[in-house]
Amino acid sequence: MRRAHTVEAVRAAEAELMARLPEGALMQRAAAGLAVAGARMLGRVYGARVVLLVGGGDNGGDALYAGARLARRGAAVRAVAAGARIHPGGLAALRAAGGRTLAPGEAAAAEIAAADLIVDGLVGIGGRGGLREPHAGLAALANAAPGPVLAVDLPSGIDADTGEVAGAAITADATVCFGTGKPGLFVDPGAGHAGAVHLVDIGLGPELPAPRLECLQGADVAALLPHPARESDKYRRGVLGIAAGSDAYPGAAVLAVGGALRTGVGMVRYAGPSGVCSRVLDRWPEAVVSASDPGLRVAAWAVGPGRGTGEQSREELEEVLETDLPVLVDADAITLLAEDPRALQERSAPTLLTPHAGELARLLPGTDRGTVEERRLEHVERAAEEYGCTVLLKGSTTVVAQPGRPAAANLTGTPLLAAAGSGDVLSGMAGALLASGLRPREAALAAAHLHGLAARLARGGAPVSAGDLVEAVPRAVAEVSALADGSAPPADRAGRYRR
Ligand SMILES: NC(=O)C1=CN([C@@H]2O[C@H](COP(=O)(O)OP(=O)(O)OC[C@H]3O[C@@H](n4cnc5c(N)ncnc54)[C@H](O)[C@@H]3O)[C@@H](O)[C@H]2O)[C@@H](O)CC1
Ligand SMILES: [K+]
Repeated sequence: MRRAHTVEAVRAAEAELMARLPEGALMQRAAAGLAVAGARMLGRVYGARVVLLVGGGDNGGDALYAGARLARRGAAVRAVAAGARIHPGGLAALRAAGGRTLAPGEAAAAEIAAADLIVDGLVGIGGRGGLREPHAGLAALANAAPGPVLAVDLPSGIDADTGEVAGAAITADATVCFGTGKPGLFVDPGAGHAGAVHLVDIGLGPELPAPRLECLQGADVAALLPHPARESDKYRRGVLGIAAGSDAYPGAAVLAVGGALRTGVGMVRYAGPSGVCSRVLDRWPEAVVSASDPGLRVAAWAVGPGRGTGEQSREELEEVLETDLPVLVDADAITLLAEDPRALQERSAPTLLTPHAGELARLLPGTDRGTVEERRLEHVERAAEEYGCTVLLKGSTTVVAQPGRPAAANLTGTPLLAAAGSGDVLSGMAGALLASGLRPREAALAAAHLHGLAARLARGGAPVSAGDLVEAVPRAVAEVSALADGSAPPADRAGRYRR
């Protein structure tokens, strides 16, 4: 599990820890970890050209001390000072190690363009809003340079707590963060600027409160997945009812049923129009189909994809929500709920909503898709609070909120998932896990993880269709399950998760 804390929590924990340690000890720990990461990115340190972008705060101090360490190993280190005053101790250390400083300007631009490594120490958790000058100009030069960029604690210009990017910002190849993750490193748009995120332990752990954000990794998901036991039968493994698809959109039914079956569930009962039933049966003879009937004996329902927003769909949704079974509400059913949320307000059984940004905006009057995408965490949490249930917000970063629990972000997401029908598959997958007995938050997170992994595995990184995704789900389940017993991950896994 990766954890992320707010700036406020990090500052408080640092203050506790610093009170017990000699002055400067934390910064030395940070700089040591940073220098190791820089050396790894360089491969060969001796003779390498390293440029430090140094702001006026402690983030710049980290960069300077790390630069001094690299200079002592033979790198030619240049610090570009953004502002008149930079960390005096760090500056002295760099100079003592043979490093030099320059002011922003043509010479600095040429150094940045020629660097083998650029270290972004412009701002860290003390940054507020989009970068001002000269920081913004330096960030643009770094982003345009051919050399890789290593961000100190977080890419300058992204909001540590939210991932919002208000203006100019560094786009890093890797980020070394200190003590704990910052939410903005794992939630887009900030996450898209962070590259591979490495955590350096500076001893903050015992001082930290509950995280602001959690990110499940493969082994965490493996621990959640249900494993059929010897005494299992199809009913005990769970029966998922799926009310998806319509004569206009039969594919949604076929994909949701496929997603559920491939994830693993005792049985899928599909309920829908007879024409769609035969399409489902043609593709998935193992499904049991019948006309729409919320009274079917199932353990959980998944409702909405491709279902339409007509009167019949509304009645069906209300009847399903009246049951005391776990229900996943997606797509058209979310649109119906946004129009009239009463059925949800009266409900106490486990409920999972899986909107994309546009659907979430419908649930939160006064917002729009763009605002939701800029501040995903805030909006998914608002929806979870207002509707009193678990909400999974799909998109460039999938985030999950449940009242009373830390928000969670999925790490396996990939733009490959931006394909028609991919959400229908996710509905089936999360529905299957709900029917297997997982709680909504865990079902949502496990499904999102497997969904992203399936997209990556389906065609080796080439574009995937929703059908490809369904076929790759068992490989994703197998790969994750192999982590459950602590067995070694496949050799190629290390580079697979960028964050
Ligand atoms: N406090 C600690 O114990 C530790 C802190 N560490 C480092 O210290 C950092 C925090 O240091 P600071 O609190 O000094 O803050 P920062 O260094 O993150 O930023 C403060 C500086 O940035 C400027 N600034 C803020 N927003 C700006 C913007 N939009 N455009 C241009 N300039 C802007 C401020 O005027 C100030 O000079 C952490 O991110 C981490 O890198 C590490 O050394 C580990 C230990
Ligand atoms: K930084």
